Amino acid sequence: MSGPAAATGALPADLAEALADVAGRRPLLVASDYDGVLAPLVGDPSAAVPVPGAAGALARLVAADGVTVALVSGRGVADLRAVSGFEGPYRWIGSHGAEYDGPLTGELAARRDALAERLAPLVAAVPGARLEVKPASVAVHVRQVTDRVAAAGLLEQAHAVADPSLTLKPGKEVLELAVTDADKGTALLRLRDDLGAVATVYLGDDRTDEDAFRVLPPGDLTVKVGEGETAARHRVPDPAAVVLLLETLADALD
Ligand SMILES: O=P(O)(O)OC[C@H]1O[C@H](O[C@H]2O[C@H](CO)[C@@H](O)[C@H](O)[C@H]2O)[C@H](O)[C@@H](O)[C@@H]1O
Repeated sequence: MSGPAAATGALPADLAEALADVAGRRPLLVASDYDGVLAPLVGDPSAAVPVPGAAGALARLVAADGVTVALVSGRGVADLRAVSGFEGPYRWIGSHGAEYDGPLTGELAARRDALAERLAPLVAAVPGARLEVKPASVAVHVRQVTDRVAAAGLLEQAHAVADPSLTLKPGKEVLELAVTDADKGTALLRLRDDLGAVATVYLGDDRTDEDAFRVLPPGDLTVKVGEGETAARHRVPDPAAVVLLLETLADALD
């Protein structure tokens, strides 16, 4: 083990074995969610920086022959690039898969802006709540609302605003109203297919990652980060363990 997370502990034996197995398969797709996986969850989304060692581990993986590394996020791609600071030949998939091979069209932005206008006064009425306007959705954040009854009430109100043309994406202390029906599972299958990958490693922590865990074939390696029910086949506790996992995989690829 040569990476910075070498001393943080051990991975479960079945996960270590699965990593050793997948490392021998090419082309290999290694894909990861961002918030809660490569970066700890914090109150202000613009302050969610990567955990120490994450950038280095991704850089090692992407340098390996026959390996593609994808960052797959609910964030818009521009935001994800800025907040992560990651630089390298990565595939960037944002807005839960709606941004697959470039920015979205202006027509979607007009629908999103109308939605943001409706939600803004509801959010402004709840101290600590935050409205995040993204390329294909508007997110109502309640992580910093201390009055939990008010937080639940706001999420209910936001839910009620949604008409059937929108896709609701509940997440950790957030409800997103999306103007596309994109999801991470569909985007990952598309990328897997485009690359002709014979195996995928996917790491995620939230409800929107379950779309990916559910659709990836049984030979793929899926990892839930943190607690909660999941369709993933493996689990690690936190972003520090994610770095250990990525370094272990990079060692096996060497
Ligand atoms: O798909 P992801 O990369 O995991 O992005 C999911 C959402 O992440 C962000 O919100 C979450 O992280 C925030 C910062 O730690 C936290 O304050 C918030 O409570 C979490 O829900 C981001 O702001 C959203 O746009 C992403 O969809």
